Amino acid sequence: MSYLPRVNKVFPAAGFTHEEIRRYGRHLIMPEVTLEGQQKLKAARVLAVGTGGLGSPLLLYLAAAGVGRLGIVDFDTVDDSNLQRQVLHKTRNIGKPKIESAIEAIQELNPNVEVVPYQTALRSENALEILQDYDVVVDGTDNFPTRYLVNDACVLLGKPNVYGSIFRFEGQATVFWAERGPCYRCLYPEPPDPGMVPSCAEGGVLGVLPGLIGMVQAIETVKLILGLGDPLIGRLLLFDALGMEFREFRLRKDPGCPICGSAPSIQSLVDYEAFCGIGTPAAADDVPEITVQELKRRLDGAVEFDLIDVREPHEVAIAQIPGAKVIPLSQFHQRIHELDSAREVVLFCKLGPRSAKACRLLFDAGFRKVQNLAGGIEAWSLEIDPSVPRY
Ligand SMILES: Nc1ncnc2c1ncn2[C@@H]1O[C@H](COP(=O)(O)OP(=O)(O)OP(=O)(O)O)[C@@H](O)[C@H]1O
Ligand SMILES: [Zn+2]
Repeated sequence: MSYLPRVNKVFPAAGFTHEEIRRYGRHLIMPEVTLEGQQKLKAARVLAVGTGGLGSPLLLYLAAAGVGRLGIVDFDTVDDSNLQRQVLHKTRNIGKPKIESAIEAIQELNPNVEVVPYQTALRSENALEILQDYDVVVDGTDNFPTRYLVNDACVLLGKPNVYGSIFRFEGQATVFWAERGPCYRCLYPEPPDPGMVPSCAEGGVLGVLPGLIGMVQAIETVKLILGLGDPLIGRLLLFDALGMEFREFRLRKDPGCPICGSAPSIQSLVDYEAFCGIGTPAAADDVPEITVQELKRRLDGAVEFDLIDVREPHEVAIAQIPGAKVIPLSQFHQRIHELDSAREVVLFCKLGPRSAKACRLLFDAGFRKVQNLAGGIEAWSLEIDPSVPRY
């Protein structure tokens, strides 16, 4: 038996070419798999949302294992900073859509797999239509609106959602499946405040880490298809790479969960950006911003102001904007007295969220003429001075 009702209906045991029998031989000889299990894999339809750090190992291993149909959703293009961990994508594909690059890698590895590409962002408008054709959905994305969207769509359609997330040296994985256990909203009823959780682009991530978490997701997916072992339903696996420790938390289904509880208040997909407070006036207007073009004009002009770089010294060593004074965010409280509240202050970091925090600290300390550089030193490099390295 598989854990997936549709896969159980498949009637098996033949239909493999000699090439496939040789390819999957190490599966076929395992009594827990056999020809019948391999047929279940071939009949299975798995959707990977995101072809980045988690999606890369996931898709490579699911393709190698012989999952018959892989749906892949991503809107992005391959960036050179992706290659440190997104092993699906190759140097020659920098600048190309990730979907194209993913198809190429999957087909090269296993031409027996049918790849269904969706070169789009998964949104409330298309999620149900895309997800409904799949037996298992795997969330390999990196943002809260998409995580809630994937969760809600899976709950509404009764599908398992194989979840993973990573940051710096730590990762998490579980299987959300409302019919058999908790969902993402049972664990995290409310999204965090925008800007309070740093992204991997700001905080970094050990390149090997998504390899491990994406592979946990791949193993859970294969177990669900084959109906083997104990799925991670109701269990959150936490991995700490530095301590090389795995821990596990029991997760309970929340009877009051707004989507999978006994009296659900959510019965269709909502506006997830608004739910997560992204793009709302409150988040955008929080601190006044200056564009990199305006900053350039100011630096070339006569009016004096203070330009403050709040990045840490190891980042300043990589790239600088000339004329900036460095006060790392980690020392900001103690060193605020080095700044003059009578002068105009422009702050920047790598992308903007940390300098926005520093702006708020200055406002709290009574400063009034404070601005945050939109897009940080990354935007400066892209739009003003390409000789400044991006990292
Ligand atoms: N709503 C969405 N629909 C489709 N793909 C998505 C959605 N949200 C995120 N993704 C994709 O999920 C992947 C997440 O992967 P990951 O965090 O490893 O990469 P990244 O976003 O390229 O990294 P970084 O933010 O550090 O540049 C990305 O390829 C991203 O484009
Ligand atoms: Zn729930």
